[in-house]
Amino acid sequence: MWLRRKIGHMVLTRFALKSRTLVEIKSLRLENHSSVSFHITPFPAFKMPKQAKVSNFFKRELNESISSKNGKKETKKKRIIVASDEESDNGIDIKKSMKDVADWQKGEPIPYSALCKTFEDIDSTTKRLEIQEYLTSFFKCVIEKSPENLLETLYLCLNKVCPEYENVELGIGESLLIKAIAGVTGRSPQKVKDELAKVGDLGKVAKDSKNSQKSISSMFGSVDKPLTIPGVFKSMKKIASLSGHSSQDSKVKEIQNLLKSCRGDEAKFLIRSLEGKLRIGLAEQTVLICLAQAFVITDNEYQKLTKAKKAEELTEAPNIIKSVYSELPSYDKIVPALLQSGVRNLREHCKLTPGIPLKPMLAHPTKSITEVLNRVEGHKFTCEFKYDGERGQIHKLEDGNIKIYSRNLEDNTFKYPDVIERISKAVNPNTNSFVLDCEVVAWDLEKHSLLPFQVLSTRKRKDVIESEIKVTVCLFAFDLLYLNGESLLKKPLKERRELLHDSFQKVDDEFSFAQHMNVSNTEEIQAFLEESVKVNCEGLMVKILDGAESTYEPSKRSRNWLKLKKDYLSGVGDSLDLVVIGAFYGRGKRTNVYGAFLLACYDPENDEYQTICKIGTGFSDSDLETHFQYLKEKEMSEPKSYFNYDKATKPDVWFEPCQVWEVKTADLSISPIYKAAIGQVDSSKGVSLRFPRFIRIRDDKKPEDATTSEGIAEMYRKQFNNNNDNDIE
Ligand SMILES: Nc1ncnc2c1ncn2[C@@H]1O[C@H](COP(=O)(O)OP(=O)(O)OP(=O)(O)O)[C@@H](O)[C@H]1O
Ligand SMILES: [Mg+2]
Ligand SMILES: [Mg+2]
Repeated sequence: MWLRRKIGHMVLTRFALKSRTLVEIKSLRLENHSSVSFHITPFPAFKMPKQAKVSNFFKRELNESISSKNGKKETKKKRIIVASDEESDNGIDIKKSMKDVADWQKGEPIPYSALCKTFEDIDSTTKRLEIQEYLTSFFKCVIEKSPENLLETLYLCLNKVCPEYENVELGIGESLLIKAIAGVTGRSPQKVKDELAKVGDLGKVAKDSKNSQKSISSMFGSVDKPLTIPGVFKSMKKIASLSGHSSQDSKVKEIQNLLKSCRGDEAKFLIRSLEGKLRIGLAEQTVLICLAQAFVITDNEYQKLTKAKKAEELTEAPNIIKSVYSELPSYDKIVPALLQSGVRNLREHCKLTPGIPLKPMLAHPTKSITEVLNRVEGHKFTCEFKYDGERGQIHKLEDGNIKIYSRNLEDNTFKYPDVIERISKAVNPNTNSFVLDCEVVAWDLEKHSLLPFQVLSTRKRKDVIESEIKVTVCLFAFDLLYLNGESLLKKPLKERRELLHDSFQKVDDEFSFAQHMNVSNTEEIQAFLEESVKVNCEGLMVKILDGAESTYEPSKRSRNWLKLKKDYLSGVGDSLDLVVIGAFYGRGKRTNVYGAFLLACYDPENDEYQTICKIGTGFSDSDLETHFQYLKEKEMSEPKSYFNYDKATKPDVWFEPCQVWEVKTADLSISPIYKAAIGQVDSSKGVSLRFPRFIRIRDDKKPEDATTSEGIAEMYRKQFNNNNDNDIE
């Protein structure tokens, strides 16, 4: 009887126990890297031993069977032997069969091929648990053998080269990559482009062209050194740091050096990384879970724990890392701390630190005052004006330096030299270090009044010189997160607000506190809302004021902060932030520009952009000109493989996902041709927008911060329960 089994004695053990007979392996055949076929005969005289013994028996048998085979025996044997090292009772299923990827000596730089094999394994499955098993296993090997490479490994898994606030972008344009691939493989750029049109994935194109060309280079005996994780990471960092037009050639050269040394699948993943997307279905949250679990299972104490305790540790560890990361989003800080003292003590070593921006707390949209009142019932709450500007997180470091960061954690210090210069006037004498949450709003110095967001958006973005500033701004502070060496995140809003008012003072035309009122009924809220609108605000923020639900929750879209916009009655409660992925050529008046665009939302689950509507309304002539100038550089010959669209909506040109637009809509409807939130409100149809209208570019959001498909599904459903609080989540 031939049976096909995945390698790994847990599976074999289960098999043996289930059949209640022990079997003898007569001969064995390896199918591929994760399966083995074996010929078995029953072993009836054998009394069923305890589970552990069964597993040992199989391990021994497997090893013996394999070592007695000749030919390709060596690598295969290694696979099994490594596999059988594992304890069966780990609480987590370690991918033993893939541990042969850990084919490097302790302390050596990790070969890039090991990471690529792991990516390949991850790519081969869509099951989240299996993905986690592969990556956790790999991290475990890294921690045990080459911990000094862990940070680089992590960054490569996340497709990042440094924390966001260092303002370094990795994404490299398609044309540059095509040029690099063409140069290395001896093909013309046009040929590479044609291949891309056929295959749809530049990574695959690079790999295929590399492999067909490999034979030529081996004939001439060129032996490039194999790539290592630290080597690849260093080059990527270098490529990302080169800027300006003249840097293009150096970038191409650097990419070519890497490409030359690529073997097997390496070129595929390398190119995808450089494009800015790995496309293996690996979300950042999953990477964090795997990292946490790898640390748990490599801890010496872990093996001594009971099964229940192991499960508890495995669940708790990712939560610790996630919560620490939302306060201190820097792997540069977190990884060394993890290596030094493990997950359990991480909170003591990694805390909110001025100079490292934390992910801001986000608000939940609401559609009516009734909905708001239902939510806050039984709580003390407060209403604040919702200013329409740009979020600013201002840090004063222990050394006196002042920095300002965007909603996206980007360093905006050079965009706001005026703010940096003037903030000291608003700081009271006893206030030293702090982290302040506020809105930066365009300000009319003559009328002493707020200006709409559109004015702020005309302000220069980089290297602003104070004397040349045309758009003045005023700050409206609404929260204090850190004061004089102490984090305030866990304190209730009421206390944080008192500290905010004690530590800062109003400066006319420069610094103010968000206007607030502790109102309690519909009429009062309505009146305050109208007041906010009169002074050019967007509406209100309603926040729980006291108690456990009023702490500051970094990075969360919390229900303890509700946004109530002035136009909630007319539409769906909130605008959407969508990614422009394609355009249609204009006609008539719009002949020389794009006349309409294809928009998409982002689905983090599947890591894809799902089309949601075609939009042609809300653009001024100058908007259309601006979009054309910016987007024509981003044109691509083919859609990305991670665009989910229907042929019926195919635009004339495709764009790399690069810009987010705020859009308003009359309502959302089910559509047979658009793909937003597909499977969430209808099994085969998506959601589309009716009468979408362009509002503005959202420079402070990256494509992956766009409205999610889950957000779309929620908005869709909410339309049907207007004014009652049957929130879905
Ligand atoms: N009093 C306030 N309290 C908190 N946030 C405020 C306040 N006034 C203005 N804001 C701004 O409102 C934003 C939240 O509402 P908005 O609809 O603008 O969100 P957004 O930037 O589109 O992001 P998202 O879609 O993630 O909610 C905050 O990020 C902040 O910039
Ligand atoms: Mg806003
Ligand atoms: Mg918004």
